Parts: sequence; structure tokens; C-alpha cells
Amino acid sequence: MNEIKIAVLGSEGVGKSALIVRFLTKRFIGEYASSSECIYRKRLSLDGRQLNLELYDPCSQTCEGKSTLNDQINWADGFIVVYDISDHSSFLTAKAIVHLIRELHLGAAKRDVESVVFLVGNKQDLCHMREVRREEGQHLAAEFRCQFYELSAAEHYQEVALMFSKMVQNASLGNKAKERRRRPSGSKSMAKLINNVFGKRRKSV
Ligand SMILES: Nc1nc2c(ncn2[C@@H]2O[C@H](COP(=O)(O)OP(=O)(O)OP(=O)(O)O)[C@@H](O)[C@H]2O)c(=O)[nH]1
Repeated sequence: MNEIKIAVLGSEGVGKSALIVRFLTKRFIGEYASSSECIYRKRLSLDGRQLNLELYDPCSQTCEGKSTLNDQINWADGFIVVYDISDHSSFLTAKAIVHLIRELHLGAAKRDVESVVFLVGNKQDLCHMREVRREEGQHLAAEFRCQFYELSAAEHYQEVALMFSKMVQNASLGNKAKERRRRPSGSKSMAKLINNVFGKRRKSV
């Protein structure tokens, strides 16, 4: 069965957990425990194929056994980089993360990387407190050639679901291409990377 690993990254409080929980349960829950990182798991059917989806929700605070951003980027097949439209500093963090993803994936086929990095401006319902213009988000996405979304975990279930579905679809295609390119000798180091993050707590929804 295919495994798709998506990392949802961004600075503290931008709504990473809210977006994941909204996608998995359709509900918006106001507060989430953020003292540990976790992987949410879900089985999906895509074009008649069964997929095991893993969604990684990092811990923004200092917590035991915390993985590094580099580990997280190496582990994932796809990236949802989130900022809060009402917090400009979170936009700068998102920019740094997207930059790092591109640096670490320089060896990969360009098209693969482009389709599996999404830049997401969350909390669109707080547009009266907006600190990041929509155009700034679009501009950054264009600069790093990633897809751009502006939405609200609190108010836009359909958009959130569409965004995750698109990512799963793209990451699944990227995965197939990766499998084709992977040489037998490469599988050992990939297994090592996966083992590095398998110590994490897992959650099923
Ligand atoms: N108004 C509004 N609030 C949101 C939205 N998404 C999340 N929040 C709120 O933002 C706060 C942080 O949300 P979390 O989902 O915990 O953010 P996080 O990025 O996972 O935070 P850490 O785990 O600390 O890194 C919570 O109070 C949420 O209720 C949204 O779309 N609109």
C-alpha cells in the first residue's frame, strides 16, 4: 500500500493543528495541546488506490525528542507551509521554511518539488487584522514556484479539504516518480531516515 507523508510546517500558533483537525474531522476546535509533536494517520482511497496518509504536526515549543526542521523536510513527500495573515513574523518564518525546502530538494526534479510545496495563508477570517497582503503571499509563492492558498481553518472547510486533497494527489504522483528514480542502494538510507522519525507519537483520527 502507498504511504504519503505530509509535513504541515510554520511558526507557533498559525493554525497547523487546526487545519489538520479540520481536514480529518471536518470540525474546527478552538484549542489544541501543542506540547508534543505527533503524526496523524488516515487511510484514503485515491483513484481506486488505497493510501496510508501520515500528517506530521510539529511541536513549536521545546519538547522531548523534538526532530529538526531538516529531519522533517527529509521525511516528507509533501509540505504545507502555513503562516497567519494577521501575523507578519509568521510570514517571514514561512518564507525561511520554503527557502530551506527548496535548498534541500535542489537535487530533485524541479516539477516534483513545485507541485508538493504549498504556501498557505491561514486565518483569512481575521482580514480586519491583516498584516500580510494576499499579493505578498502570491508573490512569495511565485518566487519559490509553489502553490498558494489563502483560507480559514475556522470558516472554510471546503477549501481546507480541497487543499489537502490536492496535496495528497500531487505527493502521490511525486512518490511514483521517486520510486521509479530510486536505485536499490538508495533504499537503505531512506529506511534510516524513516526510522529516525518513527519514534514519534502517532495519532489515528
Ligand atoms: N480566527 C482564527 N483562528 C484560528 C484559525 N486557525 C487556528 N486558529 C486559532 O489559532 C490558535 C492556534 O491554533 P493551532 O492550530 O494550535 O496552531 P498551531 O500552528 O498548531 O500552533 P502550535 O502547535 O503552537 O505550533 C488557536 O487558538 C486556534 O483556535 C483560523 O482560521 N481563524
